[in-house]
Amino acid sequence: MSLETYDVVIVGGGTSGLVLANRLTEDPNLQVLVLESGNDRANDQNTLTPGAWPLLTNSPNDWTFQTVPQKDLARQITIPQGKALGGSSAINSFLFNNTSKETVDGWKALNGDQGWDYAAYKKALEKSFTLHRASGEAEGDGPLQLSVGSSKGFWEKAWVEGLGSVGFPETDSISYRVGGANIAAESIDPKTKQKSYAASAYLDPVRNRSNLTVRTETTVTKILLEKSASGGDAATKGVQFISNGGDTQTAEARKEVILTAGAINSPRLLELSGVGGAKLLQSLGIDEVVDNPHVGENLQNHLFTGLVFEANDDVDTIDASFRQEREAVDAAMQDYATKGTGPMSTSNMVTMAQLPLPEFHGPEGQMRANLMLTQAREAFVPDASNPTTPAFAEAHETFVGRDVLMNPASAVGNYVFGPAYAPFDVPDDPGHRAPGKWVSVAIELSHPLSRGSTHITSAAADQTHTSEGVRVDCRYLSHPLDLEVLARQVRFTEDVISRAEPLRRHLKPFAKRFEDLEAARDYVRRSANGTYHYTGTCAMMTRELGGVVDGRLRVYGVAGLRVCDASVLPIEPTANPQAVVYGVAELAAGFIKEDMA
Ligand SMILES: Cc1cc2nc3c(=O)[nH]c(=O)nc-3n(C[C@H](O)[C@H](O)[C@H](O)COP(=O)(O)OP(=O)(O)OC[C@H]3O[C@@H](n4cnc5c(N)ncnc54)[C@H](O)[C@@H]3O)c2cc1C
Repeated sequence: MSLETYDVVIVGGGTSGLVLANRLTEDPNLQVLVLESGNDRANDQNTLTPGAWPLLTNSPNDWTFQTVPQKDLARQITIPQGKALGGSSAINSFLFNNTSKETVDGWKALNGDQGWDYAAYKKALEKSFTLHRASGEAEGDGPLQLSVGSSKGFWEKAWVEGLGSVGFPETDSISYRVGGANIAAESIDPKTKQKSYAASAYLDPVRNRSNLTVRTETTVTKILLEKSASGGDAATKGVQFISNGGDTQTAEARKEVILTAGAINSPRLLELSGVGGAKLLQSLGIDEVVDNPHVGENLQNHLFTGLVFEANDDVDTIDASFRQEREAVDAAMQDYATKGTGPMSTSNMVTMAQLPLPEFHGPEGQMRANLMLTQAREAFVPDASNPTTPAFAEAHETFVGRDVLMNPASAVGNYVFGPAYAPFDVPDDPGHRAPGKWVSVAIELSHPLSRGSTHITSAAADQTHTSEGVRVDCRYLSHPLDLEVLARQVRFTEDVISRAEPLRRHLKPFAKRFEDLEAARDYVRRSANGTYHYTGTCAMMTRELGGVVDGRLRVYGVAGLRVCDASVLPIEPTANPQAVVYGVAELAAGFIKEDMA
């Protein structure tokens, strides 16, 4: 067992971990160690080529967790999480959207008002990127390179003008005014046409700093904590890890250990180290350091479904390349190699919208929403083993009811349009492709109320580099409001598409399938699936509400230990979360430096 000593040990060289590594080592007096379970993909073409991102899930660069069978969806759902330098930013589909101001205000209220106002968050977010507009103009000078296309292409124009024609004018995905369609930014460097992600943006420029040590293929198995003899906070001593399957080693942290292992692995490491529900720890023979049953609870994720519409024969879609037809694939590769354009140069999901549900606005709409909320509340059957505090459950419902559903300036759903068939109605076969030409609209529930959990099932250190030894239950649709809202979003989407011009005229005539709400509910139950936006499992809330970390991301009951990653977000962001994760890490880097000065 060798012993190394650093000021700060960062556990997980992922999205948040590398932001912190970069910012903390700006101070030459801080010696920082980053330990990352995965390997370095800096020269891997599948990592760097934007359109290749689907090849990265279910690969050695993915932890590939699974949920337990989901009662209300009658199946298991896979949970990809990046396992590489850059973490999930190394395998994600790189859409970059801000969240609503209401969400950040919601976090602030839940953490007792500790410095999380929207202006501070937005300033931190803006520090993370340089945005390259289609016009060639660049805004900002942050490390992450973002490209945003124009709304002038055939389908982009059809989507943006189509939504405009039914009352949702175009917005900007970064400034994030809710209401209409937008062309989302992607973390792609316009100069190289390659993916810009935490490793290339935040690590590569500082790899040579003498105060930064990064170890890959190194899995932390435990945080070393020491209980206080006087009953005060425990102390953090360092971490225990296994490198390349070798012997167990330790590293000592003079100042802090910061967990940035992601929404499943951060709570897992807390529990393995004795911070968790006493009953669980006892059952696994783990010495209890802090009894906090909220560790690993409050797991949230955007549930989604979607609709497909058949396109006219005389328009172009990218179905052939999605079906992997030889000629189309060759053309896509050629376009990317020679011009940096075509389906390989993008996620193919940039045509987006974050939309309210107008049926809940105005006095009558609000009455409808209130009635639906009351009915859902009455029908909600809490899981007896779920420790959610009544105060947080109520605050969460109030946020979704008052700040989201009834607020015309807030988004109920995140929508992604694409000119190809997506297999929403065959969720068990994501590779399924239909013949012909199609457009698809993915429909995400922005702010779910269903809260799941992730907990360890074993104390065995030799499982920590795998997906074994952890039980993830998202409890999708366990809160009845989620089904009600998502079913209404399905109806709303079909109605919007049936009226949106010029989009509508590029589609074959279709009969509405979801005028009957029960048909929409049934469709949601059959087709809904999880996105890859896991949050909430080490929630930043007051201890009374059921928090795991405070507003400065310090773990309750332990000195010198923080969590800073997607797991601290107590309420799910409105749309794709990576922008928020970068913004939160930038904000945290500022106050962590202050606290350590
Ligand atoms: C397939 C996919 C597609 C996505 N698409 C989008 C998108 O288009 N837009 C968007 O905004 N968001 C997207 N997301 C979500 C977004 O990427 C994540 O929310 C975000 O990157 C999470 O950052 P994080 O810092 O919390 O964790 P991560 O970036 O996942 O970092 C955690 C790191 O910790 C490491 N680690 C874990 N346990 C240990 C251990 N015990 N020891 C050492 N290291 C450990 C992991 O290997 C990983 O590198 C997607 C996610 C996935 C998986």
